[in-house]
Formats: sequence, structure tokens, C-alpha cells
Amino acid sequence: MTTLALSGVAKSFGRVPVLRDVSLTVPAGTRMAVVGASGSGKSTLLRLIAGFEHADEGEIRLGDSMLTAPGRFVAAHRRGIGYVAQDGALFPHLTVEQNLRFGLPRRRRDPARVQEVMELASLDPALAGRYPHQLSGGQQQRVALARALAPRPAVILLDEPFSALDTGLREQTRQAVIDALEASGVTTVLVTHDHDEALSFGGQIAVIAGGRLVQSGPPAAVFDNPVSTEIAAFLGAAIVLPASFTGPDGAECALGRVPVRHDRSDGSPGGRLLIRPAQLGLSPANGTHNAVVEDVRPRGSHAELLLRTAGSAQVLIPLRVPAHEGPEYHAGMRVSVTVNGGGVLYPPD
Ligand SMILES: Nc1ncnc2c1ncn2[C@@H]1O[C@H](COP(=O)(O)OP(=O)(O)OP(=O)(O)O)[C@@H](O)[C@H]1O
Repeated sequence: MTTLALSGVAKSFGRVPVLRDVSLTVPAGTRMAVVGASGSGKSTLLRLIAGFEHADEGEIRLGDSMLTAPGRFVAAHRRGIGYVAQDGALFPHLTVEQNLRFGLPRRRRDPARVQEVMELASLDPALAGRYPHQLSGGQQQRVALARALAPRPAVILLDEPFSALDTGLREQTRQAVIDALEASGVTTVLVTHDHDEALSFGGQIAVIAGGRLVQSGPPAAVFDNPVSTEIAAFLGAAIVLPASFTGPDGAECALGRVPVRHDRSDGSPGGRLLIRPAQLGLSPANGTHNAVVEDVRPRGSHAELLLRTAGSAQVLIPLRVPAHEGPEYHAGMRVSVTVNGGGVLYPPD
């Protein structure tokens, strides 16, 4: 188990800067999910760690060895790093077993290790003789992971390994991959544009935007207290309401006075309050109301409601209720919305 550390890493293609001053540490044996929009520089970051690209500035260190630094560059095949591409990149003319053996240095092509990594990746031994086209997408990705794990690398890099799979298979494959990584204790970096995938990968999450690392930490902490409303919205459904800061523990917004869980404001009297839809409670108004139903859309398992806050700001709030509660609401109805757990306060726009 080895710690991976990047410090001040920068990369441009021609004159276009793609990564700027990226520093992050993945402690030995832990997982990090790097998440960002398309084109934010995630794959480039992984390729720099793998040694497929040269950095313009900064250092990449694996334990005590310096992989990349000004005047130093360790070749990809000498880094002890395993790489799993989006499509798995298995050799189509080799069986599963031959693909796995290929991942091992010639002198260590030991059948016991092949069996061991198949088990680690929850692959049925009966699949050993099949060719990649005879496997499901999820099985192919697990073979790709097993092949990368076979030579016992210090680090595994996963580049959007689940993006080609459909939803059910994706979750199942993701869990099998997490279990295999956990059991092998390898230091891992995953890159993805899918916030749910990043938040549920475990370990730490690092958010990258415009080539910069904007926030990192345990997934629950980053989700709970994002550095900006943009990052908040990138990580999941977000409601942002104009607010006036009324005291050390409460902000006044269209839904009433809401406790401030984290204060990221600049001390100005106005601000914006972030709340997650899951924090909202809804009931038909009995007396006072703070919102009006604008639309109700049945969606099978649930109903989507669109609310317009009462008062001058008139913010639209999308909200889900269980399917059986949908018929209780109709357009024009006055409702009472309560906020559980407080919000995060940001400076005004
Ligand atoms: N070899 C290259 N030459 C020139 N530009 C490149 C090269 N590789 C990547 N880029 C550019 O760098 C930027 C970041 O690309 P990168 O693939 O790292 O982003 P990403 O976040 O992984 O995106 P996606 O999620 O779409 O794969 C993009 O604008 C891309 O066009």
C-alpha cells in the first residue's frame, strides 16, 4: 500500500491550459473519486499519473519514489500503476484467462494468481475460457480490473469504467469493483462525470472544474458543505433561495427562518441559502402558507411537484412526493413547506 501525492501539477495542450496547480493526496490503501464536467481535465490528470503524458509543472510522487518532477520522468511501465480504461480494453483474440495472464510479468504467470484475481473480482471460474465478446459489459469491466490487479500494482487508476454500462448493471459492477479494491487494499483513483458514482465510491471525493481542484474531502462533508452553489448543484439537486442573515444561527428566506448549518457568506446582510430537496417537508396549508403548487406531474414511482414560493422573491422549487401522495396536491393549492436540518449560507450573487 502506497500513498499517491500530486503537488502543483499543471498541463497545457499547445496554448490551452487543461490543468492548473493541482495538488492532492490519496493516502495508502484508500480510494479517491475525481469528479468534474466533461472537458474539465479528469482524464488528463489520470494520464499524467499513469505516465502516458508529461506534466509541464509540479510533482507526482508514489510513496518514496518521485515519478514526475522537473527533469525527472519515470516511464509508464515502470510506475507500478494499473490502468482500467472506459471500455476495459481487453484483447479480443485472447480468452479471459489469457487476458489475465497477459497482465503478469512472464516469470510470474502463475495460474494460482489468475484464479485469485478472478475470485477477487467476483468472476465465475467458468468464464476463464470465454472470449471478451462472450461476456456482458459488467463482466468485461471486472476482467479488466482483475487484469490490472494481477501484478499487484501500488495504484489502480479507473477512467470512467462504468459509463458504458446500463443503470442496473452499473450499480452491481460498481459494488463488485469496490469490494475487489477494498479486499486488495490498493490505492485507487477513479475519474467520473457522474456525481452519484463519485459520492458513493468511498474514501474521498475531489471536484475538478476548469482544470482546477476546487474542493476535496470525505463525500458526505463535501456534499454537506460545498464551496459554492455551482459545486452544490453539480453534486446533486439544489435549491438556492435569496436570504437575509438574521443572526448567528438563522437566515430569513421565502420558506421562513432557517438555521444556518455552514456560513460561507462574506458578512454582507443579504445572501443565498442552499437547501437540498430531501430536507423539505410538505403539507397542505392549514392557515398560513409559504408556497403555492404550480404543477403536479405523476412519474410512476413518485410525483414531481413544482412549487412557487409566496412573497416577493417567487422562487420555483421542484420537489418529489411518494406516488400515493400526488393526488393530494393540485395546481393553485396553497401549501406549507418546512425545512429540516438547516442550510448553507453563501454571499449574494
Ligand atoms: N492530446 C490532446 N491534445 C490536445 N487537447 C487535448 C488532448 N487531450 C485532451 N485535450 C483537451 O483537454 C481538455 C480536457 O480533456 P480531458 O479528456 O482531460 O477532460 P475530461 O474531464 O476527462 O473530459 P470527458 O469527461 O469528456 O472525458 C479538453 O478540452 C480536451 O479537448
